[in-house]
Amino acid sequence: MTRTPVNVTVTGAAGQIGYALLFRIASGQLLGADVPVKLNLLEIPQGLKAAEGTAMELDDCAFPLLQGIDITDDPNVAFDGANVALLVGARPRTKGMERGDLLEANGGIFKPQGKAINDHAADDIKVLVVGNPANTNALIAQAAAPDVPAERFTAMTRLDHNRALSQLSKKTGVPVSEITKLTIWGNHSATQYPDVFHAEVAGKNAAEAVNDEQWLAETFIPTVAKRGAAIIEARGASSAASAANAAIDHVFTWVNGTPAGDWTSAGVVSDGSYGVPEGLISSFPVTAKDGKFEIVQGLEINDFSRARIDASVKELEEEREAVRGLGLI
Ligand SMILES: NC(=O)c1ccc[n+]([C@@H]2O[C@H](COP(=O)([O-])OP(=O)(O)OC[C@H]3O[C@@H](n4cnc5c(N)ncnc54)[C@H](O)[C@@H]3O)[C@@H](O)[C@H]2O)c1
Ligand SMILES: O=C(O)C[C@H](O)C(=O)O
Repeated sequence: MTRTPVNVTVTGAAGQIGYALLFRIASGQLLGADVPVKLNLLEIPQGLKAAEGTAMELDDCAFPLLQGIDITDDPNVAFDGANVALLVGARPRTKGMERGDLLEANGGIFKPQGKAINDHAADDIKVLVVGNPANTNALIAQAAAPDVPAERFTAMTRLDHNRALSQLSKKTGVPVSEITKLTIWGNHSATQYPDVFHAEVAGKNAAEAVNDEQWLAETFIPTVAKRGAAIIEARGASSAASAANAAIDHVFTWVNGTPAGDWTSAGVVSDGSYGVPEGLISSFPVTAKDGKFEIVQGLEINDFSRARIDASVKELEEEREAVRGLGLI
């Protein structure tokens, strides 16, 4: 193999998403079956030993594409030469913590990581933020990296997109492979808006195929938006394999493109499209081509959708104000 390996940095490598993610990256599912990778794992000091254990297991898989693993607790080392960065490690909300406390604690993680990306990553760096609150953490990291084009910072709403595909498939009896053009708008939170009005189910408009606005408003939207909480309730831990799967999907699509006639959802920097204030990292319908996401333009937004998009975007604006007030952006 002569191709130079792609440097992939994963933060929170010893966590549960990290464990579900690293083996898939090393096996070629993140970038392609012919793309060698080198893994750089970032953990806090208490997580280093477990990350070393995972690295031992990665060695034991003898993945032909895996060309090395480095483990560190120093962001400047972890992001040195990074081409792809998956920011998974975050401070979870603990008992008694207010939202402001959570944003501040995560600011302490994502601001220095953004700066380290700015100072050390490769020119073609692509960043996916998974750690919650993902959209605003991505904004904090992006603001700390003024030399990196803003559109290289993205937040993960692909899990929400995949959840919506699955729910719509169950309702219509049509396989997910025949559902296209679904959209998640807004924040990766309970305010997100999964939109089926432009989606197609076996070539037919999805809203017309479902023909049940009550189901959309009272079952579909809350099921998708609150799925993360439902998984925590059922599993006693937040989603891990499905989150890792979505991270793989997000980066694979970003690098390799969306299929003709379809789009996906990703948290990307707003250019003001659809009335979403410029600079917010909000979920949109996006296509990917030549390693770039582009917001799908010209969709008609009905009143049902408008109210829901606005509510989620308002929450993102409030989060932006909060982190601005804390001096994090
Ligand atoms: N966007 C999404 O769709 C989505 C879905 C599921 C989970 N999440 C979020 O992903 C995050 C990770 O989830 P998890 O289940 O793997 O959590 P986890 O607690 O199992 O693992 C997190 C890991 O991050 C590490 N870490 C903490 N601070 C760090 C830092 N500054 N640098 C490097 N590593 C650090 C911890 O030591 C831990 O090993 C959480 O914030 C979770 O809410 C997002
Ligand atoms: O970790 C969480 O709070 C839930 C997670 O973001 C999810 O959507 O599964």
